[in-house]
Amino acid sequence: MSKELEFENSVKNILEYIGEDVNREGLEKTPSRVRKAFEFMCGGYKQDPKEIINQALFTSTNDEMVVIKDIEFYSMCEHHMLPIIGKAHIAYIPDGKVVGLSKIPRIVDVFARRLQIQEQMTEQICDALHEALNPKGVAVMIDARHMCMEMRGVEKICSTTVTSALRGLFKREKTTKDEFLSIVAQSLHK
Ligand SMILES: Nc1nc2c(ncn2[C@@H]2O[C@H](COP(=O)(O)OP(=O)(O)OP(=O)(O)O)[C@@H](O)[C@H]2O)c(=O)[nH]1
Ligand SMILES: [Zn+2]
Repeated sequence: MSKELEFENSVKNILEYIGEDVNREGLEKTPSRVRKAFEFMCGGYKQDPKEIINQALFTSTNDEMVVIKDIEFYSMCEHHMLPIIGKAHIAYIPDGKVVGLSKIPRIVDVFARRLQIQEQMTEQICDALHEALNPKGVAVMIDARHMCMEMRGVEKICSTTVTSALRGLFKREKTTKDEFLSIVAQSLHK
C-alpha cells in the first residue's frame, strides 16, 4: 500500500473513532484533503534554510539593525498537533552582507511548518539566520497563541506565550537588546 493511502486510511480510522460515518457524502474526499493539508502544513521538513538564504545574499557595508516585525505564522504543537498561531519579530545587524527581506519570513515558515514547541522554533530560526548570515547579532521574538491551551486543556483564551532567542550584540549589549525590545513592544498582543 502506498504511503498516501496509508495516511488516508489513518484519517478514516480517526473519523470512525470520533463516531463519524466515513461513507457519508460530505466525508468522501476528507482523507485526501487532510493528507494534502498536512503535506502543506508540515512542508518545512523538506526545506533547507541555508539554501533559501543563499539565494539572496548581497554584499553591504550597512551595519545598522534591520528589523522585520509582525511576521504571522501558523505552526502545530508537537504534543497535541493543534495550531500555534502567532507573530515572529526578527532583527539582525549585518556584517558585510544583507539578506533579501522576503527570505526572513520564508525562514520562519520553514520552522513553523513542522511539529514544534515554541521555544525550539524560536531557537531554530535564530540559529539558522546566525549560521547563514554570520551577522554581528540576531534576535528573534515570538508571540503566539496555543490552541491546545484554548480549545481544550486549561481553556485560557486570552493567554499568549512570548519567547526570545538572542545572539551576538543582542546578547552582549544592553542598549542593542533594549532598542530591539522597544521596537517590538508595540507589536506584542495586548
Ligand atoms: N514548553 C512548551 N509547552 C507546550 C508548548 N505547546 C504545548 N505545550 C505544553 O505541553 C504540555 C504537555 O503536557 P501533558 O500533561 O503531557 O499533556 P496534557 O495532559 O494534554 O496537558 P494539558 O494541556 O495541561 O491538559 C502542556 O502543558 C502544554 O501546554 C510549547 O510550545 N512549549
Ligand atoms: Zn499542544
